[in-house]
Amino acid sequence: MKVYNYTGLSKQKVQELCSRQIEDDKLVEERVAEIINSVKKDGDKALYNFAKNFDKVELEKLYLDAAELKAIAATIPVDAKNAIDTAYQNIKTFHQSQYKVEDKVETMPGVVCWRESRAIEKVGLYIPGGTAVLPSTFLMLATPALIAGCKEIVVCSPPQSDGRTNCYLAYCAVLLGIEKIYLVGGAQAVAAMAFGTETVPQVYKIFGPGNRYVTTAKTMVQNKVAIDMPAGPSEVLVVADDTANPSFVAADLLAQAEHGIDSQAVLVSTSNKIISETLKEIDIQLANLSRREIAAKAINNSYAVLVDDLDTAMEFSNEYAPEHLILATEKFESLIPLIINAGSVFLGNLTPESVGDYASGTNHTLPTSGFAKAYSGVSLDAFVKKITFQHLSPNGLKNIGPTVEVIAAAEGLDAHKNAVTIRLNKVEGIK
Ligand SMILES: NC(=O)c1ccc[n+]([C@@H]2O[C@H](COP(=O)([O-])OP(=O)(O)OC[C@H]3O[C@@H](n4cnc5c(N)ncnc54)[C@H](O)[C@@H]3O)[C@@H](O)[C@H]2O)c1
Ligand SMILES: N[C@H](CO)Cc1c[nH]c[nH+]1
Ligand SMILES: [Zn+2]
Repeated sequence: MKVYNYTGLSKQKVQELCSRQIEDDKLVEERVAEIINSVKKDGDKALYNFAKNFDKVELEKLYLDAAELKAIAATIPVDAKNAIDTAYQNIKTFHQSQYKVEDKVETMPGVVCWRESRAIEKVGLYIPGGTAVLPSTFLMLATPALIAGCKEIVVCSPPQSDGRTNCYLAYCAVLLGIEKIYLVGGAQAVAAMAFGTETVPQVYKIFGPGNRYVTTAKTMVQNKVAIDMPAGPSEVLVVADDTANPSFVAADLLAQAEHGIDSQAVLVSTSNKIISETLKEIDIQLANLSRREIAAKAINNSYAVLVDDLDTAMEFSNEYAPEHLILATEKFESLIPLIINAGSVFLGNLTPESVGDYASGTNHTLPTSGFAKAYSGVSLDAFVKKITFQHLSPNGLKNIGPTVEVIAAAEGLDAHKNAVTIRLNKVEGIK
């Protein structure tokens, strides 16, 4: 991991450090465009072929049904079942709290406006399963979809080498009442949900994280379907001062690094000592990780920045706009107002990022690659549309009518004006 001194960095270098561009981005885009076209053209046939090429499995059918899922789920170890149940309860509690009925507002006498939420009828959930199968993502996506009341929930995840899915994902399906998992991964899953195939239903909005292929596909199908956000390779930025614990910081950096070689783990610290001790700790802890080669590569592509003070650390963090921001300092309270761009924030030295990944209740599907500057993570809101309503009483029409008539005339739109005038004449005639 390279160490930079912020004082010596040009503006351009800071921007470069904050950009997540990878050399072969263009190649990935070309490959994904081919995959999408192939699914559009050949439907299920393309999905079988991609399963063979990418997932190394010859599928007999493209999904597991309720009975198959139930049989696989029955093999889950009891401690895993209990942990998933607990995580599910916390995620459900937090997302249920996001349900709010908005007040009706009288903008002028007799003019009433309000918003109501309606669930998106058909949603597609992508559950990663390439290098690691993520049942936690299943909980994170399906729980708010169910609370919102989405009628059709299509779930895609790459097939495992036996042409099935694992007991954890199957158990989540049973727990959540999801009756099918489509064994489709990668960009082809996104294309299948965007355009539909003989087997995979077309949806209105696609949710879920994934690798570069999945994320690129999501951004490419946006003229056909809505997407939650670009939620690509995981990343974390840790702000640490001399009250931080280097072992904890190293553990948090490695936790995101082990997701994939293109993950980023950034340390921004006011203390040279914390940086050097964290780097030593990373080496020690790496040795015990089963995914040490992946994590080591990601750490190698990551960096640390030495800053003069916590204000500068927050400035850098806002420019980077991390998916996960950890404030590894006892002074975290005073930093909260300085946060402008971040997906999800972990406060103090005893709050590991992993709790948000699994079980605190917050959603782990979060914007990456700097998109936290503009996008929020997945929440209940992402599964609904907010429809606005308005109603005029006769008095309301009289109050607002002239304003609309004048603006419509200014725009030269006579029919707009007339839609008001014709009613005003009637209302005034009644009186
Ligand atoms: N941002 C978030 O909210 C968030 C949350 C969880 C996970 N993640 C990220 O999700 C990612 C999961 O990645 P993964 O790879 O383990 O699983 P994945 O399910 O995203 O991707 C696996 C699929 O990628 C496709 N693929 C692999 N190599 C390919 C190639 N050369 N060409 C075309 N397609 C190819 C295959 O179809 C395979 O089934 C990680 O990067 C992780 O950091 C992000
Ligand atoms: N850290 C990931 C989001 O970037 C979510 C996750 C799932 N499982 C473990 N971690
Ligand atoms: Zn994680």
